[in-house]
Amino acid sequence: MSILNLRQCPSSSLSLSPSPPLLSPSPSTAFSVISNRRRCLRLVTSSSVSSVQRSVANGSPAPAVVVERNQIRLGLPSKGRMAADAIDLLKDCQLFVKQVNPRQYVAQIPQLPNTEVWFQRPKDIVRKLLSGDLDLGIVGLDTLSEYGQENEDLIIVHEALNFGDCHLSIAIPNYGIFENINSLKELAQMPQWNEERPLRLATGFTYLGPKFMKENGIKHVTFSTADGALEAAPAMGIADAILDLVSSGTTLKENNLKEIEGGVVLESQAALVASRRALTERKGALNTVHEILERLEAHLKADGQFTVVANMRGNSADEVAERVLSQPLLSGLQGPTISPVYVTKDGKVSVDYYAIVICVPKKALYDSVKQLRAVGGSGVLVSPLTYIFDEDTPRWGQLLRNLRV
Ligand SMILES: Nc1ncnc2c1ncn2[C@@H]1O[C@H](COP(=O)(O)OP(=O)(O)OP(=O)(O)O)[C@@H](O)[C@H]1O
Ligand SMILES: O=P(O)(O)OC[C@H]1O[C@H](OP(=O)(O)OP(=O)(O)O)[C@H](O)[C@@H]1O
Ligand SMILES: [Mg+2]
Repeated sequence: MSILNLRQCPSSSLSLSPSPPLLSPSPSTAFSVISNRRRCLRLVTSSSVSSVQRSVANGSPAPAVVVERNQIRLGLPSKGRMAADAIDLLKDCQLFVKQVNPRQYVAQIPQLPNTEVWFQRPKDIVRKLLSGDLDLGIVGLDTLSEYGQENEDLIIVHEALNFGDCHLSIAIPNYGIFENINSLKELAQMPQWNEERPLRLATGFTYLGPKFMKENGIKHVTFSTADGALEAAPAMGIADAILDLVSSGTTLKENNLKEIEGGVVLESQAALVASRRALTERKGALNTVHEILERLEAHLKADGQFTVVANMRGNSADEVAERVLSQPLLSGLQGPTISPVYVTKDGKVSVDYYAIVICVPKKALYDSVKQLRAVGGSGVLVSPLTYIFDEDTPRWGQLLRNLRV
């Protein structure tokens, strides 16, 4: 059975790409394709061919028009491990989401008066961006890829919000016939798999899973799906392997499963996503996304850095600068700021020391301090940085190029 991938299904235009054959995401539902008078292809269930469905499994068509409304809508995860982190990140950017109680699904951000927050499940955020019911959203790249299915209406505005890190990966048992199998290639070449007895893979990623296997030339494979606790499937005899999200690796370990070389489908973390249509057609949406992006970039850039202040004996600012710049970790963002430290000696004002100020990556702090000391730095003060606002953000330029505005 082959399924076409429905990318967009507006009433006036058709953007449809033939896609690889995919599995039927719901085991009980078989899909077929029909077309209507406008040549707009839609998927229907074979059990109820008369009831045309607007959406595909793990995906959704884009709307024909941008619905008239005054507010820009930002979708945030309503629950799960991304929910609190998304709100905390916005808070760190001085964007305070005012949610009266956790069961209220709409909230305001007073700093962005033209914007409403809507709390939704991550997969519904992607679906609603596509349907035009949301304009912006914060979701994991995994969810975006699975439910967005490369739809051109979805634009990644910021791809690395620094939380929700995980990867989507194939895992197999570390016992039995898989004991000595350590790569996707070895897994594919096992003599056990053939047309009658394919490799059975359990996954919730019913779009990305088949696509990945096809791209890797693995033919003898079938898929099953479940909503959670997939790691139990091999031990239960339901599947040979699984494709699921991994972060700490604990769940795999506790279920005697292992990852394999070449088995990572994608790396994921939280991202800010927008609907292209909303950005180009909805009044105010582009300004809002610019402001959110500037705040995010300023915060996230600063988050990885410390400000380091140190004193250094020297004859002139130039001479101190030469010493500082001889060390690879001490050049700061643009270069060190060097200012004279004035002291009174014998009733006279003189300069023996210079204060240097630099930003250093948090990870390189201790090495930077060692380098500072090596060139005569003393009295080193370290403090966190809150924001770094650059002239403009590279991602903003990228977004404008992408939108061609
Ligand atoms: N260890 C992890 N397992 C699953 N998701 C993770 C993990 N670490 C980070 N994430 C990110 O969190 C997102 C949401 O995961 P979560 O399990 O909280 O919600 P959900 O899967 O949408 O809800 P549910 O599992 O109830 O359907 C994932 O799509 C992924 O981007
Ligand atoms: O590598 P780890 O840190 O162990 O995390 C990975 C596990 O976390 C997720 O499950 P979740 O907690 O969402 O439960 P679920 O299976 O019910 O979705 C994911 O589906 C894995 O099972
Ligand atoms: Mg989950």
